[in-house]
Amino acid sequence: LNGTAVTSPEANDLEYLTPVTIGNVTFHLDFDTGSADLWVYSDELPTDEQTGHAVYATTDSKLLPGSSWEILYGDGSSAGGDVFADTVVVGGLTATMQAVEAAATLSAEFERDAHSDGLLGLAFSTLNMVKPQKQSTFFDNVKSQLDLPVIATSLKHGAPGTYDFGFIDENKYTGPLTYVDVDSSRGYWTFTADAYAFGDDQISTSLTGIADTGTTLILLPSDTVSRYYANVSGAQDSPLHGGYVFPCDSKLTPFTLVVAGNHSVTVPGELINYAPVGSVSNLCFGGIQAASGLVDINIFGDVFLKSQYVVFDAGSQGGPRLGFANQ
Ligand SMILES: N[C@H]1[C@H](O)[C@@H](Sc2ccccc2)[C@@H]2OC[C@H]1O2
Repeated sequence: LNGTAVTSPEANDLEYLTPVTIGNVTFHLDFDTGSADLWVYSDELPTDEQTGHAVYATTDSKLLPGSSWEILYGDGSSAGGDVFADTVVVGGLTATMQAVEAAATLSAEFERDAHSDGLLGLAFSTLNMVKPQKQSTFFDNVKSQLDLPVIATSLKHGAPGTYDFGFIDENKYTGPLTYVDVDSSRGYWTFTADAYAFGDDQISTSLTGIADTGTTLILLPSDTVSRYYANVSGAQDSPLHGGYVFPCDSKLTPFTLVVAGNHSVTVPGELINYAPVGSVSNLCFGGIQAASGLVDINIFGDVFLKSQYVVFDAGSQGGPRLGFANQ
């Protein structure tokens, strides 16, 4: 059995939300290949933090005795609470004894997130934060039902896309799928590009980072980012806006990763014009920004993933790997 779930972008493609049914309640969760916990807003939160969200009724649920979770994300946000076992359905696929992590505390970033009802982690289960015993991700729990141990993402700019589980949909991409090995030793979908380019400016340095559906932008080393925006007239690193901005009518340089020898994976410039900074100025915020101090790895987030149909292959032909094809 395979499955497909539709995922829809919030404003400015800030995050993509996907319906998940837990018990008999449907939650809209942020699928996150950069973490490995499935957590939801719950009745253990302060009432005002529950407002506007689907809420997990812990009092009707099967507690995992003695288990708790606490997670700190790359953007400094955090959440924590206790753990239940429940039936979780995504895109027609069912995990009957899925660890559902009920949020009892949320940091300000989540309190401000009016739309997401929680996260569904799709990184490797070694990254799960439940103590005393790590729990399996939804993907690991349904993997045995799937034709192939794969998740394939089709995230789009300003339009619904899909998460395919167990199969690769040839109708969703053009040209070949290019695969690159994944190093899952830190629990992320980590891969290395042998080189990269900003338009015609070829840079023969390798670039290692993670494919992360839960990060909005592309986050790279600060000197690399300043080199990118040197090509964009009028671009400036603005403390006021928290990163590089430029005139919205700028023609942005494409960003290309060279993987698996000589295959180019290119993000068109249009996708790197992330969004206007506000309604009055004609400045736009860049889709490539510097990774903050907290993050010690490059992150290929949604701005990157939107250009590709991406196959997160947990081992259909040996080790874990990522497949990229234009969409
Ligand atoms: N993998 C990512 C994760 O999904 C988000 S968690 C999140 C926080 C606030 C609002 C929405 C989501 C956070 O930013 C980067 C990294 O950590």
